[in-house]
Amino acid sequence: MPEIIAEKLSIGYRREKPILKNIFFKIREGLHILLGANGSGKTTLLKTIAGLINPLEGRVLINNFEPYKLKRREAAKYIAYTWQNPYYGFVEARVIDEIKFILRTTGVKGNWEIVEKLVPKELYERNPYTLSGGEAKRVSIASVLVGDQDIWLLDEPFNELDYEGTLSLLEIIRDARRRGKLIIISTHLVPLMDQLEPDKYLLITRKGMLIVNDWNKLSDEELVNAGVLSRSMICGGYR
Ligand SMILES: Nc1ncnc2c1ncn2[C@@H]1O[C@H](COP(=O)(O)OP(=O)(O)OP(=O)(O)O)[C@@H](O)[C@H]1O
Repeated sequence: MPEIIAEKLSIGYRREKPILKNIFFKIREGLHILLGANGSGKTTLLKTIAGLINPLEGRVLINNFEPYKLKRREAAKYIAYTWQNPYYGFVEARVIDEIKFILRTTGVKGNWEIVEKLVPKELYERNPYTLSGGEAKRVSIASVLVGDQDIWLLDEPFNELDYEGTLSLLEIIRDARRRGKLIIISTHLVPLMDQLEPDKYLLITRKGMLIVNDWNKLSDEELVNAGVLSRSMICGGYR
């Protein structure tokens, strides 16, 4: 069963100025929604869990290993991190090679159903850098999740996706959850996430990290403190 433990974890880019300090949490398989204001540290936390950056203090344990201590290609077998800005992750000159990159470097067989749901075949020969924002997002997500890792860290995955792309990704996430993955989605789209009935919400607040089971139990004030649009803003006067 996939598991992420954060112990006395401090994250950031400068030791003297941590973005989040001394946080603890333990999460297992299921769907987790990461919320927080712009610049609160959502991407930094996901990158630390993915092993792309080292903690300033404390540690992250993923099924008893510390991800940033592994070689990239080893970590990529277990942990998927999809980029908020899709163009940052591209390394190949053709979309199809971009999608196959992770399979080549990790040696895993790959889950092509995910690719087929997200990427139209007519994009396969295109240069990833020439894609539109939404097309690039689809390719970027597919080129990571094709590895079908146990842990999925999705950084603002719905931004730029159209109606059909959003439905496809929701279906991929629902299916992954049924298959026992541990998923964390960083987003500002709380009402959309609510439809997926997440197991937990992880909120980065001014005081640190708050973990709750039910979004509806949070007050408008708590939501606003976590940088989330209040219900009244979303629903035009609701509550
Ligand atoms: N490479 C870096 N070097 C120094 N500071 C950085 C770096 N990357 C991000 N930061 C800063 O760290 C803080 C947290 O950034 P992060 O991207 O984790 O926020 P976020 O919660 O994902 O924000 P958003 O909702 O805007 O995407 C911000 O103040 C940001 O400017």
